[in-house]
Amino acid sequence: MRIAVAADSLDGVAATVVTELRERGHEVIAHGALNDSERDDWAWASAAAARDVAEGRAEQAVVCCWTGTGAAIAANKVRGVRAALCADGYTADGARRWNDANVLALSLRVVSEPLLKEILDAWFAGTASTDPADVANVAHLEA
Ligand SMILES: O=C(CO)[C@H](O)[C@H](O)COP(=O)(O)O
Repeated sequence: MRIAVAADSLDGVAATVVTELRERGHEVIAHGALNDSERDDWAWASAAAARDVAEGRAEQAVVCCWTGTGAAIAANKVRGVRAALCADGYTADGARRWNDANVLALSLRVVSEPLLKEILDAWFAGTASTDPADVANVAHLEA
């Protein structure tokens, strides 16, 4: 899968997210602090990754900032993006299963390497629900 990855710094697991995704066979499009030729503020970097998803250059994205909150908010400003801030595997599984989330937001402060692996395992194992109540999710709010 092609996955856009954004971070506003190289703190914590920022670089490990890229390594881990590549080791899992994904192609990474790097943004923000992970790309020397780009701005590294969280709103800009996260929105760039989210636009990759919305415009079809990537299937999913992982967006990171110190708390993960700003990255999630910025990504969710992009139409068609459903970004979920996940701090454990259970939340990541639910985000895919019940929310059909297409952007994973992470806190560089909270997420350790073992936790990152747990979150990614759950994120990629999770398939979106086919229950109509779940499928409808937030689409009607975008009108
Ligand atoms: O968590 C964040 C936003 O939600 C940022 O990473 C945090 O605010 C630091 O940003 P800056 O380096 O621009 O002050």
